[in-house]
Amino acid sequence: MLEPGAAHPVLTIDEARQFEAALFGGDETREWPAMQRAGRAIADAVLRDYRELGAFPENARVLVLAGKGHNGGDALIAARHILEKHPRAKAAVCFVFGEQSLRPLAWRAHRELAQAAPERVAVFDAAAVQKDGAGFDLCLDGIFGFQFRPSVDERVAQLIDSVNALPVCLRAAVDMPSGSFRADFTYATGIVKTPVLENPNSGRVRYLDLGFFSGSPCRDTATLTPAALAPLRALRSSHTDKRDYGHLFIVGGSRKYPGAVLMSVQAALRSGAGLVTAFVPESLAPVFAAQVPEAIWHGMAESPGGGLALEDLPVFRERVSEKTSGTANATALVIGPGLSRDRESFALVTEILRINENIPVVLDADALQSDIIASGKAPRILTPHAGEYQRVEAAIPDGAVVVRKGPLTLIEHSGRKYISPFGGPVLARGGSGDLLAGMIGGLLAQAPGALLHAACRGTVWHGMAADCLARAHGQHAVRTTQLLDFLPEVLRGVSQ
Ligand SMILES: NC(=O)C1=CN([C@@H]2O[C@H](COP(=O)(O)OP(=O)(O)OC[C@H]3O[C@@H](n4cnc5c(N)ncnc54)[C@H](OP(=O)(O)O)[C@@H]3O)[C@@H](O)[C@H]2O)[C@@H](O)CC1
Ligand SMILES: Nc1ncnc2c1ncn2[C@@H]1O[C@H](COP(=O)(O)OP(=O)(O)O)[C@@H](O)[C@H]1O
Repeated sequence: MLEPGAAHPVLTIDEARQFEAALFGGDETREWPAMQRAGRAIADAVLRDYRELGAFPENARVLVLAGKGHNGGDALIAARHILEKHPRAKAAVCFVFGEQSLRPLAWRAHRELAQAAPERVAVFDAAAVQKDGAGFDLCLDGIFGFQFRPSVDERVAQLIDSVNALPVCLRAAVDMPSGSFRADFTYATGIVKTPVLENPNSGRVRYLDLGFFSGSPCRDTATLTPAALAPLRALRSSHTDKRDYGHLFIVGGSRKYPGAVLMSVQAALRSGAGLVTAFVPESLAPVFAAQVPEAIWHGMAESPGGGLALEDLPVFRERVSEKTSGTANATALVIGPGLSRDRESFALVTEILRINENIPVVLDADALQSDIIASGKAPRILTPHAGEYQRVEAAIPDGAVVVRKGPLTLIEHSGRKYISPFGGPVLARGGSGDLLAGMIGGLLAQAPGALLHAACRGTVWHGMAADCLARAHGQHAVRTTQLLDFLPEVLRGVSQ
């Protein structure tokens, strides 16, 4: 189990309804402050996420699609905060079911928006949205919330389709995308509900914590929060040295894929691990040592195919339990980045796993083969992308922690599921997974008994750093390893 606050429950629609009924009891005087918090949180998150595109335009045009109820109210409050922060921005509000349909709190939110910026708020009907639709920088979809019951009225469906066709820079759905609305981001206010995670129109799901779950026990499915990183933010004890922060061994690399293992090592060094030793083909070791001198590089005999040869198994065995040379023995292993599909390398890592009884291991990339992941008894974390997961699914041993990587990464352990709502398509480039394996390995080396913690913390840290990278430099013109420069900022809470 993770520490309290590190993960908040994901609820079904019925559970969420019951939860909100218990929290507010249908009392508008209690609902209004929660709506205010939701609207402000959406505004802050949208403006933060907009940074992936660049600065929010001074003369921004915001389209608000408002339904009748709380979802519309949240969107209207968010629009007010955006207009307050950007004094030249304008809002076009489309009351999808007509202004008269607004429920009292949505009406109140509309009135406050109109009063806050009377010259900058206009009411658009569906025809006006279609006619004047080009040039919206932001669209807030507040048509349906999770009280939605199918089906969608034909006129509303048409409006949504026409908005989907508009060249809007960022489309944000409040709580869940309405009908076929195609969101870039969906902002789950207070509660993440299961259907949002399954909806292909949700885009990137952002959980906005409104304080509903502080202290609640975790459910079988939970969403990870930045609090998962809390232990990494604490001061280290003064009476420590490098041996107190673990020694990670990384085994990988080949002539075919030299870069992957180098990236894993760089990430491990940034994870706080005291020592990192890398076992790589001997032709690569001197070059890597010149580039990354902080790691200990160990050149291993090479197979004819340019992978790691079996012959140096005794050398590895000796090093893994060595205590005499001044360096501590290994506290965790990462095996796989850039290993390639060399048969001798597969034999080597299978043997390494057989002789290793206790040291926890992260298996990544080419080491994710059915025979390999089932070898030996040491505790293990597997980090497959969707293709690798398909390859090894049937062979995953009981008790393994599985980091199922993808646009939404899911960490599975003992029947529980933890979702990471961080990161985005800036990670869709070669090497992102190699960095993640190095980070998880480095965290595991520091706390070898805490596999689930290492997997969850590594994934959250990696995803949050990716978000910072995309906000600072955009999604396109960056290199994978630039993510590493944002790891300190995530822990230190600067400019997130
Ligand atoms: N700079 C370097 O040195 C780099 C080196 N690298 C190294 O490359 C090696 C090969 O790793 P790999 O993940 O590219 O492919 P692989 O084992 O063939 O996957 C199995 C099957 O899964 C699929 N598939 C692939 N990706 C998928 C995805 N994200 N999500 C879903 N599916 C996906 C794909 O099937 P397809 O879709 O092509 O039919 C494929 O057949 C490994 O050693 C790694 O460390 C990389 O880290 C990059 C940087
Ligand atoms: N569109 C995306 N949104 C969020 N995360 C992504 C996206 N694409 C890739 N990632 C993340 O990037 C990493 C890619 O891992 P992987 O495919 O193993 O890369 P590689 O083998 O090139 O190192 C994973 O952590 C995955 O979750």
